[in-house]
Amino acid sequence: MAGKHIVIQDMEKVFKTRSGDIQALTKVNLDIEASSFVSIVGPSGCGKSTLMNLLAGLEAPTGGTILMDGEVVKGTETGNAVVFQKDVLLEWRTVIQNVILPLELKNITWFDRKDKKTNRDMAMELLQMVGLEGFENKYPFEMSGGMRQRVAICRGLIQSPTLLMMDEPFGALDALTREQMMYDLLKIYSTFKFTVVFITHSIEEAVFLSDRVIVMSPRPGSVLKDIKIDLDRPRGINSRKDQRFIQYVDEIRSVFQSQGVLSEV
Ligand SMILES: Nc1ncnc2c1ncn2[C@@H]1O[C@H](COP(=O)(O)OP(=O)(O)OP(=O)(O)O)[C@@H](O)[C@H]1O
Repeated sequence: MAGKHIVIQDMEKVFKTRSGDIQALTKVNLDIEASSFVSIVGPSGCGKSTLMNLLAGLEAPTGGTILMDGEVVKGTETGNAVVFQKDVLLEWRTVIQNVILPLELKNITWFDRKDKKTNRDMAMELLQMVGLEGFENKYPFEMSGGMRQRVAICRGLIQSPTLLMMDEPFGALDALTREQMMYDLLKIYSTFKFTVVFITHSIEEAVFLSDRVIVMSPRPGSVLKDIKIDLDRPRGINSRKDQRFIQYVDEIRSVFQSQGVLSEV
């Protein structure tokens, strides 16, 4: 299954508030190739989450357009899955019931599927893939932060997305779990080959995962730098030792320094 091709043209977003207008994004132009992995990094408040909400059709731009496979985005679309920093699992449903939820909401059953797999079979396959086999009947409160986020990812994947959008998905996790989640995500990406738009504060995470890293300016956010990451796949622990990995991280850090976003005391 191929991923979505996204074209963002002169996109603007202004929020009207009681204390005046807030220009969150200005003149954002991006062409995201189908099935590529693109990360967006930028200082706090530069409009990353706003950009994702616009892509997901949860908000409308106040200027410009977003095209997905040539069609203007007018609202939420099938084929899009979103994973947030907070996993927003339903505490009263078991793990497997949480994963199946999007299919239930859309009334999708085995009958609608060519391979006639049940929703439960689909969920079990995904849970197995992320190492959660045996936990399907647990409740979210019985799981660690990393496990919960894996469940949230499975809940996204069960919709067979062609675009997976992730907003700081590992931001609340400890460093080791976060690193493991990156390896897991790359495995998932190589299996499904959908388009991924990944928002993060971590320069290393962005370089490690992506085909391209988009560096955004401070608010109003726009594309400051678009860096192609030329590192071989599959990537693993050793990729971080690659001289090019270190150079990309340095390059992005320098962009932030030049913007005054990072400075030494
Ligand atoms: N619904 C809203 N109403 C008014 N202003 C908003 C709204 N949503 C976001 N903003 C403002 O738009 C700007 C961009 O916010 P956004 O959350 O997209 O930034 P961000 O880059 O994701 O930040 P962070 O990295 O801290 O999560 C901020 O100044 C924020 O206060």
